[in-house]
Order: sequence, then structure tokens, then C-alpha cells
Amino acid sequence: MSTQREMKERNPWHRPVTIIITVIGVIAIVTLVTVLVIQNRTIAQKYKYGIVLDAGSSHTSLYIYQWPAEKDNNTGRVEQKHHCQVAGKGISSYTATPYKAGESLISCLKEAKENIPQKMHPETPLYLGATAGMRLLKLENSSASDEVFKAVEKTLRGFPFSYQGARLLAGQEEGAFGWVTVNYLDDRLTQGLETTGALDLGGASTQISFVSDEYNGSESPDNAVSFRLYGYDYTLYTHSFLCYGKDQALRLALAHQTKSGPTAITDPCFHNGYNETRHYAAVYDSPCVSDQKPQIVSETFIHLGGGNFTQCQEVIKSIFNFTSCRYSRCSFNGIFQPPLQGQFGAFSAYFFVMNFLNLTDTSVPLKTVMQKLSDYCATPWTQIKKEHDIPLKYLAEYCFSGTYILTLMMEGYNFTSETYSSIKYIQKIKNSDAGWTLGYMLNLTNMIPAEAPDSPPLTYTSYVSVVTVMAILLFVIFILILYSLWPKFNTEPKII
Ligand SMILES: Nc1nc2c(ncn2[C@@H]2O[C@H](COP(=O)(O)OP(=O)(O)O)[C@@H](O)[C@H]2O)c(=O)[nH]1
Repeated sequence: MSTQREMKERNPWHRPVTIIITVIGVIAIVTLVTVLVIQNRTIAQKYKYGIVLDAGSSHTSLYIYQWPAEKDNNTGRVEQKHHCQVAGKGISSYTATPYKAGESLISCLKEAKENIPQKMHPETPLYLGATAGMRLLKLENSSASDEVFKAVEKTLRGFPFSYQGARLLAGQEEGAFGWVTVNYLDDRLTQGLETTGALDLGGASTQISFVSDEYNGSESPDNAVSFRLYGYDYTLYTHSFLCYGKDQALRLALAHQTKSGPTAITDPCFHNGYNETRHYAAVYDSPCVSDQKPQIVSETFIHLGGGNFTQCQEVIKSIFNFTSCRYSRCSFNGIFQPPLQGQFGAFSAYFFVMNFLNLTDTSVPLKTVMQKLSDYCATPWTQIKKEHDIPLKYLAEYCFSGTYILTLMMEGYNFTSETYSSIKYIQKIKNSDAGWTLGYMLNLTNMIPAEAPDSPPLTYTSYVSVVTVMAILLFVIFILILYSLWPKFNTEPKII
């Protein structure tokens, strides 16, 4: 002890040197870590934005997406920042007053202005895609559809965003972009993992899209969409059935039951006690059923409920045509479909309906699911109305919609009681809605590269951790070297 004290006393700069080196070392480490963390945070807080309007048959939705600015054209995750549901019906319902289709979008576009920083407005791309509602309107009245598009375009151009066009999506695009959305959000594309199929049920059309090892696009090439994403090649099977969305399918079912022009029908897909007067003109006012319109005996018919699941299934089966198939295998209506493969995500109305019916758990045996739906359909209308406080128009249709979903899947697409559990009913994946809009924007902004981008070997967090640990290690080694040199320092004053 006394020798040490003597050494310190004889070596006047011994303590100050230690203190100074320690202080400098600590300052260096703190500075290094602070710079790394601040640098990281500043970059991550800068976002870019994109807006997509989904002009569907039943309504229009606006989605705002955001992604970290520095991860443009890279693997950076694009996520949904905001969703706004446009009040009123879909744009295809404004044929008599097209300007109102444009006006209907204004409040959601104003919300978009509030949700995106002002300085980013001019560089925020704005897209509108219209689906089956407008596809039907175009078939029915092409000039009316043009007028609606013009009105919508006028409104969109009046906002400070970078307007990129309003257009009608083809059925294949709707199916393929829904598939891209699901697999992008599930992080399957960057890693080349086995993909998830996509089942989308809208109001006017329904899409099925999946990759099958037994499909390379040579049989029925119209159903093939090929992609190269992140260095992996995909040949996707996709088909969109126009008129088989749940609202048009209900018209097909009603048309089937009223083809002889009766004044009343007992519909097994509606609850016992249900009783509504319907106009023939309204039921048949769609290109999906207009050619089946009976010679009218009366303007209206009484729509009574029968509440019978099995009979409802029979009615629904009759809207599918299973008789002709010119391919090796078909789903229905003579449309080719390869064997089902892998997991499937079922979204949009698949989710709304099955969620309402408490039937989203597909690990429950299909037999039990059918029994529960059968019990629900057999529940009297007065009791259903007492138990649920939602608009009666929607409430009345869940027995039909649930039965339609199961029949479409089992009879139409050929799922079995064994493969039913490969379906997951989904609404959102990591806070972004499942649907075609995200895939559409990713494609149009070139956000998914064909080749795998050169990514740094470490994630940013690992990089910061490694640099910090190495800095501390170097500092400790530096101190140890210094200590090993101390005897030399200590002897010098002694010599003096
Ligand atoms: N129960 C319920 N049904 C919905 C909801 N949103 C839409 N639907 C219905 O689900 C169907 C499909 O809706 P959507 O996917 O928006 O189809 P689109 O309008 O054709 O694009 C339509 O029949 C809608 O009326 C919802 O939040 N709840």
C-alpha cells in the first residue's frame, strides 16, 4: 500500500492521465452511440405516402399508405396509415348524376390532406381503381361509365396530390394484386417462401388466385399472371367471376326462384317470418340477370323466408353451371382451375360475413360449421331482429351470404372438409387491410423490384449493437495497453 502511495506521490501526472483517458473514452462511446441512434431516428421519421381509392360496387374506400423515405424501391415495409370509407354507394350507382360520383369522394380526399404532411402532397401519387361495379356498368352503358370516370377524374385533379389516373381494373389484375398484397404483408415474397392463395369476395365479383405446381400457364393462359419479384419467379393462377360477388349472386339466386314470374316465393336463404315486397324491375336491373327476366305478370313479388340451409344450398348450387368443361379440370361455368395448393387467405365479404356469424375459426370441423349455419338460418326473423342491432337489409342477408360462401368454396372451388382448414378468414395483416389496393400501388410505384436488392448483411439494430460493443472493447483494450505501459511511466520520474 505504502509503495503504491509512494508511486502515486512520485508520479504527479498518473491520476490526471487516467481520469482524462477515461473521460475521453466515455465521451467517445457516448458520442458514437448517440450519433448512431439520432441518425437512425431522423431517417426513420421521414415518410413517403401514396393514396389508392378502391371504387367498388357497393362503396368506395380511400387508403393512405406510408413507407420510410430511404427505403424506396427496397424491401422497406409499406403500411396502411389511414382508411376512409366514402359515404353513400359505389360510383357506378351515380349514372343519373355523374358529378355526384366525384363529389362523393371529396370528404375522404380532405381527410387525406390532413393525414399527409402538406409539403409531401405534390409528390404523393393518387390512384383510383374501379372494379366489378364499373365493369358491369361498362357492359350495360359504356357512355354512362365514361361520364362517371370523367366526373371522378375532375374531383381528383382538384386536390394537391400527384394524380396518376382513374381506371377500370381487369378481373385478373384485381385477383393478382390481392395475392401480391397478402404475400407482401406476410413477408413471403422477399424470402421466396411458399405463397398464400387469395380469396376475395366483393359485391359484384369474386376472385381466386393461387400458385399451383401443376399450373404453368399453358392450359387456359388467360388465367395466368407471371411475376418476377425479389429474384423469384411466380406463375399465378387467377380468375375473377363477374356476377358472383355476394350482391350479384343474391340476384342470381332470386332470378332462379322467380323465373316463372310468381307473385310470391318462399326463399330458404331467408329467415322464417321474413316478408318483403320486391320489385321485379329492381331485382333484374343488372346485366348479370337482365336476360333472365320473366314475362312480367305483376310488378312485384312477395319475398318470404323459409329458413332452410340445405334447401338454400340447392338454390345456390343452381346458379353455378357444372355441366361443361373443355379443360382437364374446372371450377364452375366452364372455367379452368388447377388443383388447390397451400394456405388461403379469404378477405373482404368472406371476412365480414363469417365474422358476423362467428364462424371464422376454420379449425372447427366443416360439419360443425355447417350445423351452426343451419341453426342460424332456422332462427325465426323476429328473434334475429331482437338479437342484433344492425341495418335490417344487411341482417336479413347473412344466412344467404354464409351459405353462398360455403357453397362457393366447397362446390365451386373444390375445397373439401380436409382442405377447409387451409383457409384463414382475414381482415387485416399487420394493420393493413387485405385487398387489391396495396398490391396495385406497390406495382405502379415500382416498389417491388424484380431482383433481390443488395441489402446490408446486418439489420440496423444489429449494426448499432456491433459498433457499440466493438467501441467498448477497443476502449478496454486501450486502457489495458496503457496500464501495461505504466511501469515505464512510473520509472521515468524515479530516474529524474
Ligand atoms: N357486414 C358487412 N358487410 C360489408 C362491409 N363492407 C362491405 N360489406 C359488404 O360486403 C360486400 C363486398 O364489399 P366490398 O369488398 O367492399 O365489395 P365491392 O364494393 O364490390 O368492392 C358488399 O356486399 C358489401 O355490402 C362491412 O363492414 N360489414
